[in-house]
Amino acid sequence: MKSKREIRLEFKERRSALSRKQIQEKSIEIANQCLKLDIWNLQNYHLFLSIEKQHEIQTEYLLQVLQGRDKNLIVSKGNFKDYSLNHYLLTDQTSLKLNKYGIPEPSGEGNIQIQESQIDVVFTPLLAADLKGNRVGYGKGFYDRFLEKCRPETIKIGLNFFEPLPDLIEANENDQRLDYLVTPEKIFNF
Ligand SMILES: Nc1nc2c(c(=O)[nH]1)N(C=O)[C@@H](CNc1ccc(C(=O)N[C@@H](CCC(=O)O)C(=O)O)cc1)CN2
Ligand SMILES: Nc1ncnc2c1ncn2[C@@H]1O[C@H](COP(=O)(O)OP(=O)(O)OP(=O)(O)O)[C@@H](O)[C@H]1O
Repeated sequence: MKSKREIRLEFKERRSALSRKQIQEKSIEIANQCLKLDIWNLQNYHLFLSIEKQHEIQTEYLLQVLQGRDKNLIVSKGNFKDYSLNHYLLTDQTSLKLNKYGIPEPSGEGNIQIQESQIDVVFTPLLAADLKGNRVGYGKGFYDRFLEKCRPETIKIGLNFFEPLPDLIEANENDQRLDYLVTPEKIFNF
């Protein structure tokens, strides 16, 4: 079994080998794959905003799909002292600012805060997933803490450029499993 550390290194390298053009094409394919999911009768969708320098999936295409369907969009602001996230409605009024890790986050006053219990679907960032829906992120546990506060029926969807690892990822008691992994070619249902 590979350690989470080894998996992180391997997938960071695989991501950094992708060109801007590949990232864009694959991100569009991922947004198109998401259209096939049976999730479109809900209201409140949480989306991560991409860290470009880390070669993450560009979520702007999925964002356009969600906006086109008049869904409520929710984005987070991270607290890097306790690795928690606060969630806010994304509206025309929301100004976004890059934090020191390159994550676009809502800034300023007047943002409408949303509770985890209100969220119907969460699109999660990750470095790698396995065939059981375990995920590995950057290793601060932000999403494990967030997802455990959601309702049990909240749909958790990982997005990745790469297919799941055939070997299981070492999971601990805090790890929250995904319901789906969407890749440019395929949807995995766990
Ligand atoms: N777009 C996006 N937003 C997200 C996440 C994510 O993975 N992607 N997170 C998911 O949990 C949380 C942020 N998690 C983070 C955890 C660690 C570091 C960090 O230590 N960055 C360092 C080194 C990066 C590295 O190479 O590992 C840096 O930028 O200097 C940044 C973000 C919340 N928001
Ligand atoms: N619900 C939780 N409560 C307290 N600590 C937690 C919780 N979830 C995770 N942690 C801690 O956070 C740290 C990182 O967890 P892990 O390695 O699973 O992160 P990850 O899933 O890769 O990262 P991320 O969720 O940020 O994408 C671990 O030390 C873990 O014990």
